[in-house]
Amino acid sequence: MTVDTDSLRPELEAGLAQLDLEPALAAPLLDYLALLARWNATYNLTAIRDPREMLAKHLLDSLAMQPFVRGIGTLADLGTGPGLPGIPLAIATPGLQVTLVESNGKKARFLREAVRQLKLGNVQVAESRIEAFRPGTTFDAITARALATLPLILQLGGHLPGPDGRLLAMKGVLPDDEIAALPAGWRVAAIYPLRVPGLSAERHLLEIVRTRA
Ligand SMILES: C[S@@+](CC[C@H](N)C(=O)[O-])C[C@H]1O[C@@H](n2cnc3c(N)ncnc32)[C@H](O)[C@@H]1O
Repeated sequence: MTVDTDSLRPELEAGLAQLDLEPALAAPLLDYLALLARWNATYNLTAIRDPREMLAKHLLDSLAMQPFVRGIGTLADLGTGPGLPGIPLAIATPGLQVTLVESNGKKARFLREAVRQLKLGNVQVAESRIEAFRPGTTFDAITARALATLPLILQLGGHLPGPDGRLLAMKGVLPDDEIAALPAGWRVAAIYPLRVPGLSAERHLLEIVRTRA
């Protein structure tokens, strides 16, 4: 099965322009979208099945946090599912090394295939549970979208950022209860409202850092 995503190019280019991203990114992003839509028909990688809906809710939503990873060297995307937000961020940020952490075997298989077919030289796939992932190095930042509460994300993956590392968490409405329940040793450094082209829902990026002793 082939999925024609070419008709989505104008909408994607308009969204990229709103996010101050290069229109040339549309081609590799549409290749990823086509691959995701094709595999999704068989492997059920995401509940969103319509490529047009995927464009706003997956691609542009992921890319809305791209300004926050521009200066970063290494990022681990925890519970990445089919590569969200990690793959769009890696495509839009060639200097960023992205590690996709996912325990589900069929999703990990899709991720390896996406890296191979899309020639994503700055992406590594770790088929692992987050809490068991011991890469032997730390990351400048971890991120997670639609994975868990903030306390649980830090419980699972708090060992992965380095001493100056951070959690860049994508959330909808501000989760005040989750913020109040952050584990000891972590604090919210900043909260940024995100604007996602084509979506009216509230979105936020929370920057969570280690507290100093
Ligand atoms: C709701 S999906 C979100 C996927 C993606 N981040 C997104 O925004 O569409 C959560 C993903 O996290 C994975 N996951 C949940 N707990 C995990 C764990 N402890 N270790 C690794 N992956 C996990 C699941 O297999 C699933 O693919």
